[in-house]
Amino acid sequence: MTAAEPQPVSVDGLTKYYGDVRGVEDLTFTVDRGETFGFLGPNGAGKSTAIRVLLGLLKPTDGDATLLGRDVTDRAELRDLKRHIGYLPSDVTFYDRVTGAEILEFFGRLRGHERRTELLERFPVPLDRPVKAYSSGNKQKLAIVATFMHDPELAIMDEPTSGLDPLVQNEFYDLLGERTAQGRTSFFSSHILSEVRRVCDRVGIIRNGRLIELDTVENILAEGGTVVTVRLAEEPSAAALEFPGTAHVERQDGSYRLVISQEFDSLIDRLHEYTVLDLEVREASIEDVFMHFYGEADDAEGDRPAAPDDAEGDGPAAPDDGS
Ligand SMILES: Nc1ncnc2c1ncn2[C@@H]1O[C@H](COP(=O)(O)OP(=O)(O)OP(=O)(O)O)[C@@H](O)[C@H]1O
Repeated sequence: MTAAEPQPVSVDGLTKYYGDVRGVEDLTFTVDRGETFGFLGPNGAGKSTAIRVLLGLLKPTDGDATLLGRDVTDRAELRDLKRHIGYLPSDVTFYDRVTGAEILEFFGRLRGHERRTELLERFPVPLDRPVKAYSSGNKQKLAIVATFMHDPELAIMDEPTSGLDPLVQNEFYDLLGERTAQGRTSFFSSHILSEVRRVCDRVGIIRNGRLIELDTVENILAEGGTVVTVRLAEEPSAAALEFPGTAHVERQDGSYRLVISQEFDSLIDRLHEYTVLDLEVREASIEDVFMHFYGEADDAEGDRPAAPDDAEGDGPAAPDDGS
């Protein structure tokens, strides 16, 4: 990227409340050109809210957001922007009576369709049938073709693989990989940890509407440490197994689970005091990291006291092209 080129995604202090319910609060991050960025969080964390604000479907309560340098709250800039981006919503809805071919023709006229034939080979759908007769997987595939057939510089996707079978999911991950190789940017929300690990360069983890971690997948996993699960003939307290280099020890169903930095000598010294019945040592998985961030019960803090309702309708969720 040259210095003059704007960041594909730039979000600064972005906040959205639905009346007094917090959607997202004070989100600040950027996504670089050619990155595949995963927006990770459980149900209700604020992923869809952030994406809808980015697409201009919801008005932010506070803060700024630009896509490809255009202000998403400016109607004229948004209209121009939508020719350069692809949007794949989580709840794909099309007008039921039209056929798949008609839908692609409609979006193709507005934004271009140079990858249409190739994408239809990879994500085949019964083009001549009304969308009403489509299975949910076929609707999702049609939406993928509509989202990517103009080869957008930036794709924004809300849980794009929901409803896809594993083979189609793999094809979709390949598509994202090719986009990265071509310098195209992809931003998507997910709560599927394996896909985030597989395809993302960087991840933002959101909880209760706030960004609580922003790093490369590699660093996040490295910080997760080494997980040791051990079963002992004796039943010492969890605290008795602690040593310098232990981040966490807990007792689980007769075993002990330790998260340690790579202090293997200290581990062996400590275990030497007991009879070891079973032992497993492995690197932290993305599931461990996720549990670390979400393991404790969510607090109820955060929703602000009653305020004027600034929520508005989202409009149709179909791949929206801002005409
Ligand atoms: N239209 C709305 N009116 C009021 N509150 C809303 C509205 N949409 C979302 N919320 C609230 O905002 C918060 C964030 O919801 P959001 O749908 O953005 O989360 P999410 O991470 O996308 O969840 P999911 O994975 O279930 O789609 C939740 O507390 C939710 O109840």
